[in-house]
Amino acid sequence: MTDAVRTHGLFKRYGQQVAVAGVDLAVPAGSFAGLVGPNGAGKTTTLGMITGLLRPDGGSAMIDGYDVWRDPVAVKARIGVLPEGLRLFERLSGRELLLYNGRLRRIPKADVERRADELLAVMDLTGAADKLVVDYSTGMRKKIGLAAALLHNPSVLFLDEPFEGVDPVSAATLTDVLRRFTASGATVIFSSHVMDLVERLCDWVSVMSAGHIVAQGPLAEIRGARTLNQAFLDLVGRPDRTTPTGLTWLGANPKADQ
Ligand SMILES: Nc1ncnc2c1ncn2[C@@H]1O[C@H](COP(=O)(O)OP(=O)(O)OP(=O)(O)O)[C@@H](O)[C@H]1O
Repeated sequence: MTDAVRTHGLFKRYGQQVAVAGVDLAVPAGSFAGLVGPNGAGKTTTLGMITGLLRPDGGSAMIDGYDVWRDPVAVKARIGVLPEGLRLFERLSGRELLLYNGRLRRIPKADVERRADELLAVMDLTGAADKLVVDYSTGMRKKIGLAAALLHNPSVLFLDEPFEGVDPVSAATLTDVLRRFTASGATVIFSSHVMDLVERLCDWVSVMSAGHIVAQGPLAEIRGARTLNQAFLDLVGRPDRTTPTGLTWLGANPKADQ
């Protein structure tokens, strides 16, 4: 099977801190893939290096067989990105944002207008199409960001925490769009802390911990007979919580005011 994404020894440090310690990520084409890991595991840093937003200190990243850092134009034509802490052009309306993105991607004007209208409708944003992005809610921002990332019909879509701050109705809309996208043979890679969601959506999982990939493969294989949440806790090693330490002052306690 062809890999949509393949990295070899991807490495990044910030001063003394090694954020990504030699990551070999592999995601087969057509997957709905989840990148999971505890806080600080290196997911955002890894996604940044794979999408050309952050220069690696070592290693390589390939998308559809193209090297991200040697052939950036070919790669950027093939990917869509919804980054963490998404920065949008706040003073454009949702529709203007999509039209502007389409112009940047050199999509013919008539096609951009048609695609923008369809994406706004699917994302349930038609009524807010002429409102400035600065006035959008968190969920609306995620949806317009996803619409902008899909406009040029990428073959691989990267999403950093796409469901964070999104209500269940909008989450269902995002899910439908992403499912349709992967059903057509495209690839989605998203980072998340919500194991239930990853278990429900993904057919491929990569688990990161402390800058390394600690497990990677088809969801059923990683999960085994456990829930994904239990597999995650087993893989990343939950600290022993059986012996209570500290926090003796917390909670209803007669000595609380001392
Ligand atoms: N710009 C930066 N400067 C210094 N250290 C950084 C920077 N960005 C990330 N790091 C460090 O690199 C490590 C990996 O961070 P990263 O944001 O990639 O993790 P993450 O898995 O995405 O975490 P989370 O799930 O909390 O979003 C962390 O220890 C973090 O403190």
